[in-house]
Amino acid sequence: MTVALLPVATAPTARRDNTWLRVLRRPLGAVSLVFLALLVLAVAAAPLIAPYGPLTQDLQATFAGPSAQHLLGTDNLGRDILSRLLHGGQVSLLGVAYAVAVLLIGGVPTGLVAGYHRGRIDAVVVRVTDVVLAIPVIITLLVVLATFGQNEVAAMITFGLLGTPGMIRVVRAATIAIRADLYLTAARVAGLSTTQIIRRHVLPRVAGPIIVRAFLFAGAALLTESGLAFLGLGVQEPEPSWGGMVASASIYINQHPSLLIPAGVTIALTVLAFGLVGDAVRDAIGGRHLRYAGSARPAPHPVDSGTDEETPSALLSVRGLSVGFPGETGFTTVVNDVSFEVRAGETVGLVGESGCGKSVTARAVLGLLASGGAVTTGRCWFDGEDLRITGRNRCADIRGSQVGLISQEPSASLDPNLTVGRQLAEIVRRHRTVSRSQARVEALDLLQKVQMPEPVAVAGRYPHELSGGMAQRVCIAAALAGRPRLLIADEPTTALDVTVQAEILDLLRHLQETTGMAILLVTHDWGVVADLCHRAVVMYAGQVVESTEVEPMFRRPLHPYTDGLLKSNPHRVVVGERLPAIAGTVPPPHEWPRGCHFHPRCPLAGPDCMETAVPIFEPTPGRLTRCLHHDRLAVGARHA
Ligand SMILES: Nc1ncnc2c1ncn2[C@@H]1O[C@H](COP(=O)(O)OP(=O)(O)OP(=O)(O)O)[C@@H](O)[C@H]1O
Repeated sequence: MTVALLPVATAPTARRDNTWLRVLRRPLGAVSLVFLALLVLAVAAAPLIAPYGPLTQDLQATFAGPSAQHLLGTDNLGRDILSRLLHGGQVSLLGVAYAVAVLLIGGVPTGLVAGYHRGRIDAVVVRVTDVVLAIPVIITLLVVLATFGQNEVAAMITFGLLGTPGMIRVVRAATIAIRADLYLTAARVAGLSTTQIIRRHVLPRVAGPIIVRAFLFAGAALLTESGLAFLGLGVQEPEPSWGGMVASASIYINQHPSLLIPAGVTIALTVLAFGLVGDAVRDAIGGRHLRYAGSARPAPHPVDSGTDEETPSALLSVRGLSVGFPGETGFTTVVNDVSFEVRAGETVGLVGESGCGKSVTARAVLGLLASGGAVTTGRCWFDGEDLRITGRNRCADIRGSQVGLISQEPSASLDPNLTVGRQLAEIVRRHRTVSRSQARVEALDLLQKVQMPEPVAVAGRYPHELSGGMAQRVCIAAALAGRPRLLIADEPTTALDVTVQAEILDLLRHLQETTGMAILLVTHDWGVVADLCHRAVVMYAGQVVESTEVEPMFRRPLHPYTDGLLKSNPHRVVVGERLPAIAGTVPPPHEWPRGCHFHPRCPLAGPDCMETAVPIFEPTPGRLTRCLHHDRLAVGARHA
């Protein structure tokens, strides 16, 4: 599924290293984090460790400098500054905590849902955040304080609310950047619910930007809280707060300027520490969470196609499927009027050059089209049930249980944060009500089923510790967890070396023979088709051009494209002989020619091929072709 992955997918890197440990390894980050931790502890323990009460006055000792009795001196009423700082910190830091809590509660779930689902929810969230961002913060806070009788909690909750659009944008962008990653698709295919996927697979990946944003926002919240207190809003004298202490000290700035130092420096250092911890977290996680994807939206326009009834004996029946994507030249149809079926227990190869629409067809059936993609026409039945693929594809309900998927990038299909055993156990528990320990046992069974060497050791490993072949075995094990009746395998051996390819193909054949499941195999490799498939469906430029059983197709293809592909099959190479190739390349969807899509490359093309679209027809029972001149293809041409 090359194209579907292009916008944002990069192989997730393994992340075993703890972010906080990496923050602590940075001197500034470590100092700031320790400073904040000590500050919070000291402020929380103020009633226990403060030498005096925050309101205790000693009018004999006003404006006293630092001494053994008053480590930071006293203020204009002889109150101990250290004690007031510790008690005042409770007010100030609690205000910050309220604001950050609201920011996280309001911003994180909204950003996750918008970024993960996109579509209408996302559009609404983006509009609302735009509106909230336009609200002037200070004026709103003044109104809230006036309305709620100088209630600082109300002010800081409002400040948190006004900050949520920023958090939503950060979380949404980070989620969009990873939502197309293969392991999320794999989790969807495995049948995990949206909530489970977001909680277990998306949230840990976007936690870095969330932490950074929260710390930077905490600094801003402290400055705002102090600013309000300085203006005499919020907490009122004689109750201590850091901003209020600065305000009181500023009255005596000419006579006792040093009075400003304790509260002023505390505020400055705390804001600085929040910022430095945020920076350290950002440095520790690097920029890898901040990849962005485009935001194309579907604007479907229908393409004429027939949607016959399902084939009664088929497990999967696809009729008249057309799929499009928005692009620079408007909404473009990339799969046009595709029909085929897969019967129970058989392997069907979906064959064609790169860009012919094989992966989009498979994804459309699974209801996993990339953002913006839409099924414009067509129907699809699974075991007699209409999947309603033009609407909310019902395949989502049976993915993982009845239908499994394995892709061409096994390593990217696994969550880098979880061990193999945990991922498999999670999928098992999704499909069956079993205890955690039973799920672990079943995970090991699955690894044995896919003939994994040393299954117990492999279960404890992370995806980056596996070879490509082992990762593909794990993906197959994951696909088998729900005991599917149909396995869709999208170029499952493309990323593997030749010997491992053979092993994986052997494994698929073995699994099919032992479980009886059907396989839809997306491939461009005729060797794989000859080796594994009962029937082949050949696609060219978005259309099915031929479909039949493999043996007669190899013996006598009924479409010049199939004929050309078979002749150029590298498996037929003879040393010293030039391998024939089909002239030209597959045209991109917006350049499909009128009439037969293949005619510019076709040796048999006549004027009739260039006029009107060529329908698919059945020259002999069970053999379908989209060629007007198939009878001119050489009889008896054996390609196997
Ligand atoms: N997300 C997308 N947005 C726009 N166009 C897309 C998208 N995904 C696929 N396409 C287009 O759909 C067409 C078919 O792509 P598809 O991936 O199905 O081809 P394929 O036959 O599977 O090739 P490959 O083996 O290289 O993946 C291509 O022209 C491709 O550019």
